[in-house]
Amino acid sequence: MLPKINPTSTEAWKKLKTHFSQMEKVHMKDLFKKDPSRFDKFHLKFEDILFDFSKNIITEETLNLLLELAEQVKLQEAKKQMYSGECINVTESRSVLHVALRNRSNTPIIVDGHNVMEDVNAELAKMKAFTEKLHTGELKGFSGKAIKHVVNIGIGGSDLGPYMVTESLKPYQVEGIESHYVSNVDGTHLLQTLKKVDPETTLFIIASKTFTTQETMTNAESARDWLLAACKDEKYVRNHFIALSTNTEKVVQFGIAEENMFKFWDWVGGRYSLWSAIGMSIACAIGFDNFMELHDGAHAMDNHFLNTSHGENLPTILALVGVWYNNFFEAESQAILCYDQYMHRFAQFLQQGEMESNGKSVGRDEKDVNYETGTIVWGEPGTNGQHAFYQLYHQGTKLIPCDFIASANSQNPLGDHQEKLLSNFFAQTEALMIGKTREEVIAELKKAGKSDEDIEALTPYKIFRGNRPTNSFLMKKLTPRALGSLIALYEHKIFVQGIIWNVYSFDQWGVELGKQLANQILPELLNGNAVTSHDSSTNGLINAYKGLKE
Ligand SMILES: O=P(O)(O)OC[C@H]1O[C@H](O)[C@H](O)[C@@H](O)[C@@H]1O
Repeated sequence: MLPKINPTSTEAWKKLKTHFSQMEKVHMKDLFKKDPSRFDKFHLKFEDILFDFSKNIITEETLNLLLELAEQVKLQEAKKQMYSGECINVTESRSVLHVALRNRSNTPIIVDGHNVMEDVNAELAKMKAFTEKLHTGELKGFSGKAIKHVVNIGIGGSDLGPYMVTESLKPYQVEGIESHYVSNVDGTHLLQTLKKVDPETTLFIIASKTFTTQETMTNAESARDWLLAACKDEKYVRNHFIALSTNTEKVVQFGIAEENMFKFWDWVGGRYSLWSAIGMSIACAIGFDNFMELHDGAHAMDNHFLNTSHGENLPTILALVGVWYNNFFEAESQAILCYDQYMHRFAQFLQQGEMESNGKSVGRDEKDVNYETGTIVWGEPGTNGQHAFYQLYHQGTKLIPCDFIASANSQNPLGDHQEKLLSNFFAQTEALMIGKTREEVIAELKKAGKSDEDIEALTPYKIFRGNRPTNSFLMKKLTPRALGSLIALYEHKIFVQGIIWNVYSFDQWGVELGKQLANQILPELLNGNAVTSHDSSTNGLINAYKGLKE
């Protein structure tokens, strides 16, 4: 059983509060001036990933207190429980074993007396055989042509992870295979995608843990109708549809044969499932060997997370620094800024990972929490974001800690593009930290020949207070292995924060109510009667919709 400790009741938390009252007056610029070895002290390396956390409003004392907090909430015990398959997803009575999915060492992991590695390996072997058939052209559509288009239909964890990875690893795309992702129940998403593919050469992957998700099932049915309109015979559905799910019964009911189903298990959370059969679209896109490289990278990070002391542990430090801002500085959000165009969906992937996992307000002790939990996560790739919302980072009233992520080597070297991209990364983290003083602004304006009057009027607007925290991740290159490690790093960061905030990170009851109400409203939209059963706003909206509908 996971520890049930209200973090605010720990000694470390109390000390952190006192320490914070000193630290809120500190400017990072002074910390850097005082200690020339600050970078040496506050950076870690993991394989080809450098993690620089020196541009944070922390000292060694802060870090030590945060590490005490990790001890006092019994982080190491909690980790061991997850890795050994204990039922830590209590509200759903499940183990949490995404680490088993990528357990490349193949050490046994026993759940209910059964070694789950046997199931994991069998399913991976089935995926390998299938992707090989696809890549050798053996997989044929109804007219005998080789399959070329792969359309993943899924939503949430059955879309965000696979889509993010496929996009991030585009340079590894198998020649001749085109990948597509459909998630939204808005018919536009499916129809726009179908315009790009051809029924004779398209494989639909229906990805859904439950196989009951409204959006996915609706898109899957429409895709099947589209295929049948072309092939005119149900018997061909088997050539064009496979399912990734935990729910055999529903898959068979939909008309997909069991042999065309790739299984995973209830101990895989949707937002942690890209490593399971849910990653089939990734393996189709980049090949099974590269999919395994992704696993290798994650497994290496899993070992690091489990076996390295808290103070040297990348996910743990990242999580602790996040807690420092969330709970002491009261920062409400956290930006993910990838200076890598291929990673353009990384922030959205983490949005689900972080917000669905730790957006909870009841503790593991069944009581309402009396402190902040899950952070709001958002972001856009750099440099685009710089020209849109960084203004608020630099001069707004809110503190927004940012994670900057980039690779030293571009997958597409082109003139000095990479140097320009990275000069912006480094400059932004420097500017956010150092700021610009009144004296510096005045000197600059004087140099530009401005009058004293202009200088007085303009100066306040040109000052940057600085002291805005950033973490920097610099990878050698965005390879499948490095990406696997990076994803696992963030997954474990989420775990650590969930343990500290004393919440259950692996359920998501908060998504249910909206689904239930949508199911009640759907039939009301399909008839012509005026609706009166809801509050006046909901009635008003539904009835206005009915009036507007052509
Ligand atoms: O994979 P599925 O069962 O279709 O679920 C898809 C998604 O929908 C749910 O509403 C949950 O919020 C997500 O955690 C999940 O990833």
